[in-house]
Amino acid sequence: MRISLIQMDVAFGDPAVNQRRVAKKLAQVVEREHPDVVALPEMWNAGYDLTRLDRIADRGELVEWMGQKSREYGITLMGGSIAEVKDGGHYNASYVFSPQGDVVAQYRKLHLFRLMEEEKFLLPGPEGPVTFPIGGYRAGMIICYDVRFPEMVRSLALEGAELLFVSAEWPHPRLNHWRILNQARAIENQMAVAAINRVGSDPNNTFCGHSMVLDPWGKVLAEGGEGEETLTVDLELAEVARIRRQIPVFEDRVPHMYRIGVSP
Ligand SMILES: NC(=O)CCC(=O)C(=O)O
Repeated sequence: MRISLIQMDVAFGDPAVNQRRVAKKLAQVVEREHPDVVALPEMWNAGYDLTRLDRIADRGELVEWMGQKSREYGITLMGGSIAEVKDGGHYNASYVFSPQGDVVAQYRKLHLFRLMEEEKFLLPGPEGPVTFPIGGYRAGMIICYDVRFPEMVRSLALEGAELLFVSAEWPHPRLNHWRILNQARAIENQMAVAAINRVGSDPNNTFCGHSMVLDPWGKVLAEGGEGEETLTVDLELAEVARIRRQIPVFEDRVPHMYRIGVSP
């Protein structure tokens, strides 16, 4: 499975500019790399311009557009996440589209990141995470801060996810957290991880890039720098089953013994 990650800058609060940028980068990556899957970063339509969401959040048009693009190029499009208005609230929402242009999965960010004031302007997704089929395997997706919650990713692995997409707007000074958390989720769940971060700055943060693809052994197959670039990797997801046989973590779990007792 050939995966391309589009590590890009995001114009603050300007969905039209961002849509044009994504259109151009998608066309380039499809022509040059011939990927099966293309993935985008978090909140790529609006950035963290959260005070203006009522004017700039998507009302369905971008979801339709991403579906058209995935069909036009015959790719699976992991659409990162976008700020959207739905059910009367604002959400940080991810969509995945099949090569036929259909929505195969959607997830609205559950853990809102207070350091960037998400909880003041967004609602937590009401559905929880999902898995979805991808090229004969299963994948799951989370959004940025979610990567700090290992129990959520473990739930996805227990539901069969072999590949995890993490879309992010992850800023400095926490680059080491970003790298280590993604690697930890790959190693402990014996799953491949495709983690896409943005680059550039907004009025409050400078984002650290370093998008990365990890194999299910936790090995870094590709890692970006701090500028705009596209990472393309041929992922061998059959490795997941091999590694899970070699070190059978999922068979060796004893979850009914993990409740902590109190010593007298
Ligand atoms: N957009 C986010 O959720 C950022 C999360 C983050 O930076 C972190 O340290 O966690």
